[in-house]
Amino acid sequence: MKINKPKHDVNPDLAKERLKCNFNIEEVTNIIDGGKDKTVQRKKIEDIALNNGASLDEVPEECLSIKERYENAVRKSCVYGNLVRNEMLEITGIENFESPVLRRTADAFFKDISPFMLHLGMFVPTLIGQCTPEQTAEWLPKALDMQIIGAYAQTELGHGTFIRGLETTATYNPEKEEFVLHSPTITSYKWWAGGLGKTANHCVVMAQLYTQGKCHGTHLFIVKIRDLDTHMPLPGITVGEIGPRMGFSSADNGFLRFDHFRIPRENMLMKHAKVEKDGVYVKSAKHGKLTYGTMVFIRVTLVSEMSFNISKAATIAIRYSAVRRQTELRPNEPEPQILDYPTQQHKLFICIATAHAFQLTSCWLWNTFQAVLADMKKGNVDTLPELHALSSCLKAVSTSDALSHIEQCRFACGGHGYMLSSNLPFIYSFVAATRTYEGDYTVLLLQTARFLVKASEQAEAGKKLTQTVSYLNRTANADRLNWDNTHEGIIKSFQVIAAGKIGQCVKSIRDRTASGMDYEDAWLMTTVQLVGAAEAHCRAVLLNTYWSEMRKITEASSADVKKVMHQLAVLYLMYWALEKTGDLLKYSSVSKKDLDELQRRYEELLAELRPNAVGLVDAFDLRDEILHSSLGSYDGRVYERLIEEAHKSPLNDEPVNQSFHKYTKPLMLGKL
Ligand SMILES: CCCCCCCCCCCCCCCCCCCCCC(=O)SCCNC(=O)CCNC(=O)[C@H](O)C(C)(C)COP(=O)(O)OP(=O)(O)OC[C@H]1O[C@@H](n2cnc3c(N)ncnc32)[C@H](O)[C@@H]1OP(=O)(O)O
Ligand SMILES: Cc1cc2nc3c(=O)[nH]c(=O)nc-3n(C[C@H](O)[C@H](O)[C@H](O)COP(=O)(O)OP(=O)(O)OC[C@H]3O[C@@H](n4cnc5c(N)ncnc54)[C@H](O)[C@@H]3O)c2cc1C
Repeated sequence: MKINKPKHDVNPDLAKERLKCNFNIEEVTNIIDGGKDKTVQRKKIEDIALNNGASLDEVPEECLSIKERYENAVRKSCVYGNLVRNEMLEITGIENFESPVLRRTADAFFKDISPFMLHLGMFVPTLIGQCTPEQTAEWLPKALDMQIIGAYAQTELGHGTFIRGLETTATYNPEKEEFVLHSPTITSYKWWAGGLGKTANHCVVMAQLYTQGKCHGTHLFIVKIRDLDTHMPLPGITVGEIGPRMGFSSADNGFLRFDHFRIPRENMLMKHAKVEKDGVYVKSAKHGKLTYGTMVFIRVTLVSEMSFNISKAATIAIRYSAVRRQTELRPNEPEPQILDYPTQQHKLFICIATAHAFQLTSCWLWNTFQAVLADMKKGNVDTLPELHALSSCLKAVSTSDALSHIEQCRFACGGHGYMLSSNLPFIYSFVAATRTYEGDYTVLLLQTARFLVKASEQAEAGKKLTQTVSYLNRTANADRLNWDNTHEGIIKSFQVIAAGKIGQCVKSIRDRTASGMDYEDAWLMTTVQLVGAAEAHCRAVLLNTYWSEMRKITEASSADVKKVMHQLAVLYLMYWALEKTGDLLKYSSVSKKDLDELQRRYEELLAELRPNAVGLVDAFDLRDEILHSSLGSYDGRVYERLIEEAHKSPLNDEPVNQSFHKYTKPLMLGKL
């Protein structure tokens, strides 16, 4: 594989690590990309970005003011957007406008985030999923060609989670064949939508639909909010930016208020329901929640997004750990590379394994999603509840795990990991938002729990369950599993833990209702357990999927690649078994001796993976221009880069800052 040649000599420790690697890195890269041809395609697209000015910021983004950051991000988004529409989509195919390759390439332009991300990320998918064919023909080409720029305005100041509680109204007027959009209260301000504040001229709006005096619940509308020529907000629209936040600092998350703002009837997105000219409401959807489709789609894509973010953090932390030496182990011996510490390996190797686990699971989930879409096209919505349950828990757990692993990567880099130039704080704050947006962690696990409780009751009644919960059929009446110290045994024990926890939830709810509580209160009192049960189910799905997909995908691999991929998957199983020893003790016959043995094997596995650590992150094939890290570059020039970055600080532009003469000196002289 052609590695982009570093401009400088590679740090000797890092160079030695690469010599130790005993598997074919390119083969693993191909596996991650989904095939050799996909790797070639990705590199071609990355070349387009890198040859067209990506990564060329004279002043680092973080040293700019809020306005400058935004303006710089818009400038780069336009360069990038133009490349996407003119060159990149030709390679991926226009139907793959959300390809992970485009997402990954965007990082070569933006350390933080593009204000246009939600245009491609949510506006376009909503048009695809929610429009009639006529509406698609009207809006989609303009959106893909970026003649219009959109946002997704659902969340309000008062409600994010509870969509049914949204307050924005869309009231139909049959005389004028128009909807009147209105924000009746302060809490009905649209709030948070990415790109809405300053960038977008259109947005999709979720509002309560009123026609013929009746509310029909939330529906989606496409709304032009700014003049296309002057970009001024249209009369009846108040729009702006919500202010600085933890991350997302180069984007313009927005607020929006409607004052009796009129839109044509045709701007209601009518694939699943419509309002006739005379105001009659007609619902065509076979499932009540199809207007939530974009959210399901994004939850599905976020699992792969998490894999990408963990792989970035792991690459930075592992390369840095090979370069960094710290603490004398024995007198007069060189200080070891910090990567030699098993505690460091414990923090980091699980990140590599998790990136693979999420990547393989995301491909599997994507295929499941496509199969459900195909069913729905044929009018069958029976598979949707399982997809909703699955995408909800996988979104929740993958974002939450990614966040904690990325934080471990930062810890693993000590003080230098705290520097923005390491890129770890950017990755962390970007991923921190994913745990909340597109459905909060707890809320989504409770959605999965609803499905699991029903499934458990069906299993109890002897009904055959669908694939992802079929383990409940086998384990419904099992009390404690006989511990079996094999890989399949560990996976089975996680299924038994999940079944046990779900069963316990069902029992708690029944006990509470039997003692006089109504069902809603009994459910509410059980929610702490329900969240735990849904998480356990998700762990069982992740472990099982990673293990089986890894075996499938490496069937034709070389022996060395097979071995190292197998080691990573075993590490993942063991890591989680050791994390959940309390549950194992509760739901299986595992003994202290078995757990000690598992711990010993885990520690041996860390040592076995150690020589391949750098090779494994090299296999993620993240070019320096995408990684943006002083600590994680391919050449390992960590200290030189930290100094170069320090010199870029605007505070070093002059030897004495004016504040000395203005404030400090008068203080020193007692003249303040
Ligand atoms: C051009 C240059 C480009 C440059 C850039 C280049 C970039 C390159 C490319 C770009 C890459 C992009 C990367 C991604 C970026 C993404 C960023 C995203 C940002 C963030 C966006 C957001 O953040 S956007 C708002 C999301 N906001 C939520 O996420 C609210 C959660 N809140 C709920 O989602 C509902 O509120 C909640 C709880 C379900 C209750 O809903 P509810 O009250 O209506 O329903 P109930 O609870 O009563 O449930 C009643 C029954 O409905 C069932 N059910 C519920 N939902 C269902 C469903 N969806 N499908 C099926 N069934 C469903 C349920 O299971 C029950 O079933 P059953 O009755 O059988 O038990
Ligand atoms: C960076 C970022 C970008 C965003 N972009 C967009 C966008 O483009 N478009 C858009 O429409 N929205 C966007 N959002 C909004 C996002 O979707 C919401 O913030 C998210 O859905 C959570 O809703 P909330 O803020 O109302 O939190 P809340 O629901 O108020 O959550 C607060 C707490 O209450 C708990 N809670 C709430 N309900 C329940 C319940 N039923 N049971 C138990 N606990 C509960 C939660 O677990 C949480 O701990 C964005 C948010 C962020 C942070």
